[in-house]
Formats: sequence, C-alpha cells, structure tokens
Amino acid sequence: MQNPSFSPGDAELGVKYSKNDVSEIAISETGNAGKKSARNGSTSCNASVLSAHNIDYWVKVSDGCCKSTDKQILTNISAVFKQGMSAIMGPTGSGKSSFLDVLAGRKDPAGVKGHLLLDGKPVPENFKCMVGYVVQDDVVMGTLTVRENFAFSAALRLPSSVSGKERDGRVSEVIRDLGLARCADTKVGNEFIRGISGGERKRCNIGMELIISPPVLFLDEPTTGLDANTANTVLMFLRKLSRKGRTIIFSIHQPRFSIYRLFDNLLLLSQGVTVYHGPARQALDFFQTQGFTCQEHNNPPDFFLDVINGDLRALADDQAVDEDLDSEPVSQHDKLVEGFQKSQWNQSLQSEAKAIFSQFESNGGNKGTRHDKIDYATSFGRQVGVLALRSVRNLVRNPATAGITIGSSLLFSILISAIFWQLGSSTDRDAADREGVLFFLIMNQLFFNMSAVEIFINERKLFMHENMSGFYRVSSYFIVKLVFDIIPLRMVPAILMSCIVYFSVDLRPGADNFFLFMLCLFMTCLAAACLCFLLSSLIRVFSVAQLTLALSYVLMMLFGGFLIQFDSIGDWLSWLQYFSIFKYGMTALYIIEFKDREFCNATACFDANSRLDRSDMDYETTWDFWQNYVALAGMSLILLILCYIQLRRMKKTT
Ligand SMILES: Nc1ncnc2c1ncn2[C@@H]1O[C@H](COP(=O)(O)OP(=O)(O)OP(=O)(O)O)[C@@H](O)[C@H]1O
Repeated sequence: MQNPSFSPGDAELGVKYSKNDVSEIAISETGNAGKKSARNGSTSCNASVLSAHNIDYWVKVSDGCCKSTDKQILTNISAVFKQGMSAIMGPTGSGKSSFLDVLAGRKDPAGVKGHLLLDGKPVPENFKCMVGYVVQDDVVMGTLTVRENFAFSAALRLPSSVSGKERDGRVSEVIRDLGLARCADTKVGNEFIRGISGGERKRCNIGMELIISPPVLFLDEPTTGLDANTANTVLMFLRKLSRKGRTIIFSIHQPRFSIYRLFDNLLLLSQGVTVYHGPARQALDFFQTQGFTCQEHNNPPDFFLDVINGDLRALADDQAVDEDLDSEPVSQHDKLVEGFQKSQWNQSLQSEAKAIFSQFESNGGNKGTRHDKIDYATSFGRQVGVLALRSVRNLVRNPATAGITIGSSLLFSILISAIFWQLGSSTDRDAADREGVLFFLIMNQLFFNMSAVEIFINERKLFMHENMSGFYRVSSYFIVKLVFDIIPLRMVPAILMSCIVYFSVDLRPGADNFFLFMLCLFMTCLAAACLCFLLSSLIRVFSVAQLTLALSYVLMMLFGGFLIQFDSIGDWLSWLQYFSIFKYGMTALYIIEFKDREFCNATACFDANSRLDRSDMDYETTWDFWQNYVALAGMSLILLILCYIQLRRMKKTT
C-alpha cells in the first residue's frame, strides 16, 4: 500500500495504476507556480490550498403549500484541495454539484455550516468573484468570436489599472494556452450561427475564467455533452494547466479510465457524505481494505459507483452473476463511510486539515487576518460601456429579433393604412371606423410586444453566471438591456407606425395631435414591454410566460371599459380597470381624436364627444387627458423596479 498523503507534488512523481496495470503516466510538465494575485492581469499562475472543514449544507424544501422543512444535502465533509487535478465523484444525487458550489461560494451562506479556508485564511466575501467557475452549460455569447468573448471577460474582470495593451496580451496568451488560435476569430455560434466545435466551445468557456488567473478553478462536469476524444482533450488540457500551478477542482460523473488516470486527488461522495478522499491512485487500495476488489479490465470509476450503489452483481464473476440475478442491490454506503472514517486516508486528511485549521485559529480565527474583500474590478460606467458594446455587436450580428419586430410593425401599419385609407370625417360611420383604427393600434402595441418576454429568459444562464462571477453589477446589465431593447424594439416601431398610419388614415390634423398620438403609442408599448420584462424575470419557461402575458392582456381589455361599461362590471371587480394598459392607451387616443370635434356632412353635424361619453371616460379637464400618460409612465416605472428587484433576488437564491 502506498503512502496516503496527497501533496501537490504527487502528480509530478508519476502516477502508477498498478491494480489494472494499464498505464503509467509520467508527467513531464513541472509545476512552476508563481505567486501573484488573481485579477492583476499577470501571466503567472497562483495555486492555492482550499480546505473545507466540517461542512454541512442544508436547503429549505417547501411542501408546496405553506410549510418548509430543512433538508440536509451535505454532512460533515472535510477536504483539502491543493495544486493539481481534484475530482469530486459519486452516484447521481450524492451531492457533487452542491459541494462544488459550496466550495466556490455559490450557495446561500445561510445554509452552509463549517469553515472554508483559502491558504489558511477565511475565504473573502464575494469569493465567487475571485475564483474561476466553469458551469456545465455554455455561457459565452454565441454572436461574438472567441477573441471578443475573452476581451469582454478581460475588460470587465481585470482592474482598470491594467492597460488595454496588457489586456490584449492576456487575451492572446489565453488563446494560445488553450490551443484556440485557429478559431480565435470565429464566432462561437448559437442556434442560428454555425460556430466552433464542442471541444473548442468548452475550452472557450474555460478561457473566460482563465483571463483573471484564478487561484482555484472549478468546473461542473466538464466532460458532459462531449464525445470521448474531446473529453480527453479537455481533461488533458486541464491537467497541463494544473501543472503550471493551478488548483483545479471539478465534479465528474463516471469518467472512462483514460480520463480517470489524469486525476491527482479524488473525493468520493455518497448521500452527501465522504466515502473516500485521497490520492486517486490509492482509491482502489482503500476499496480493497473494505473487501471490494476491482476485477481486471473493470474501470475504477464504474467499480466505485457499483460498490457505493451496492450493485455487487456487477462486480462478481459470471457464475455468481447468474446465481444472483434476482437479488436486490444492497447499499454499501454505511460500510464505506465507517470504513473510511477508520482508514489511514481519513487520519491523514484529518491531520492535514487540523494543521491548516490550527494555523487559522492561531491567526485569530474569523477575526484574524482575512483575504482582501473582493469587489467588482471595474466601475459602473465601464461596465455599462462594455456591455453596451456587446449589445450593439449582438444586435448587428443577430438582426432577426429586431428585424421581425420592426418588419411586422411596418407590415401592420401598411395593412391598417390600406384598409382605412383616408377616412372621412362626416358621418357616424366614419367615427366608428376611426374607433376601429385606434383599437387595432393599441392591440398591436400590446400583442406585438410579446417578443420582449424572452429578454431575460433567453439570457438567464449567461446573466446569472456573469453576475455571480463578478463581471458586472445587476444595475449595469439591467440598464444596458433596457436601452438596447426599448430604443430599437419599442421606440423605433412606434415612431414608424405613427408616421405611416397617422397620415394615411388621415387622423385628426395638427402637429400637437400627431406628437401626442406618437407619444401615446410609445408609452403604451413601453408599459406593455415592462410587463413582459417583469414576467420574463419571474418565469423561466417561455410558453408559461407567454400564456400569462396573453391572459393579462385579455383581462386588461375586458376591464378597459371599451368592451363593457364600468357600471356593468360590479364594484368588486371594477378596480381592475386601474391596471389596464389598454384603458389608458385607448382613452388618450380617443381624447386626441374625438374631444371637442364635430363630424359634419351636408345636412347635419354631430358632436364627437358623444363617443367619449359612451365609453364612460373622463375627458373634460387637461388632467383627465394627461393622467393617462402619467398612469402609463407610473406603471412602467413600478414594473421596472419590480423586475430589477427580481433580477437581484435571482442572484441570491441560486
Ligand atoms: N435546492 C434543493 N432543494 C431540494 N433538494 C435539493 C436541492 N439542491 C440539491 N438537492 C438534493 O440534494 C441532492 C444532491 O444534489 P446534487 O445536485 O448536488 O447531486 P449531484 O451528485 O451533483 O447529482 P447529479 O450527478 O445528478 O448532478 C439531490 O438529492 C438533490 O435532489
């Protein structure tokens, strides 16, 4: 049996898997860890020791009605991670991702008990901004090239004191390190754009984190969704990185042997408890001490999971399997947990953890020296500028959304113009036709905005990741998102539509009337879009958000006072009119078009105010008119504030 201590230098000595005698890896790359701080734009790396001491993690689980109970996900986990490749493995639901998130400071601290130390000091507040975390999904902007994505990360995550030249140098260096030079100027790709390959995409995700030279790099299941060859390439690359002085910690489900042999350290979890933590090459020895021997040609990770799951048939010889076909799996969880606690690997771990913890206590514990508090690397203004540049690029390279919204507005305007071309202003019927135009215009302002509902749904993962990793503040993202949605997709179509429809239908003459009409269309559109933004931040599923929105619009129309008189609604429901965007938009347009106007023909004139009286609206005073604009502006503001609060809340509850 080998020595169970697992120092960072282990890997450099050569790793021998004697049990399977399959291969011996002699690692030639030498660890050359330079000690410089992250986020300084330096090219040197910075391997740190991350230690977890007696970590418990609880979540609140709601019973679906009113009560919530605490559920324990991780129990008393201690671990020490040093330079090298540290894998967290275990059956599905064993707590790998939860533990990785706890280590990276990405879980709500209220549910975490125990100590997390970086180089013997408590991890700084906002630790998640200091480390690199590569999530399972793609979180790079598909419309940008690899280089542009890295430049975006560098512009926001390296401090302003790092010059543009140094930043470009850092980007080029990461591109070179990751072997992405060939595709550096190719777009990453999305559902509309054919981009780089899966392996290059994964490396691009990793590169976004490497820009800041993080002391610890976390990866959540880095091989998921990759073919065997690409998975190998990515892990080989990570191993190379670790040899340059990085602490790399990742969760992985069931790797094949060629990948497993690249690991330096292994943490095996079962039901949120440690069943093994030590050098990866000694894990088979531990299982053997517990009476489980891995068969020749069996893959160690498969073997570990079979034992933990209690599927001993998978481990027995052929005859035993035949005899044992009907037996149920019996979990070996308790046996392994107890076995590990008594093992020399645990003793070694405990003494190492204890040494780090004593150093922490002798430095004054939580009150002693701490790491510097990590904040955003760049100012609010810079964040807005960089995000705006990305949004412009995104808009120009992916013009489909803007094109469809503006195009459909144009089409609708032309259609209305053709149907209601140069309406008369003499008969009751002309007035009725004008009412029809106003109704269709407001309907259009509501329903054509439904595209806004995808604004935060589409980019949810990207926003969550970037915000948690300290790229930018919620406020910077929110402002840029609004400006780049409201101006091209709400303001431009409203202006175009007003210009086309107003004159072709021949609505009420007068420049003041025209501009008030345009303002009303825009503000109706804005209020509707703000409702979409709120729903989009609250609801994750596009179809559910759309259905909720359609239902809200129908209710707004129903309680808008144009399809049914307010006194017929009943007091207990009539208050709903005050939430109707439809009502405010329609009332303002009606007042512009009909107030104090006479429709005359050769024989008689009739007072268009009767149209306003019939719809039971207040129109006499100036305030009666402007209150509709104030209401639309107020609704937009409240909806935006609620949306902003929800975006901030989203960040905390992940
Ligand atoms: N917020 C939560 N609410 C309720 N249960 C949770 C929550 N988060 C995690 N769990 C439970 O904790 C356990 C561990 O989850 P986790 O995602 O960490 O497991 P995992 O090992 O990463 O699983 P997989 O390999 O399937 O991704 C699971 O049983 C999961 O259902």
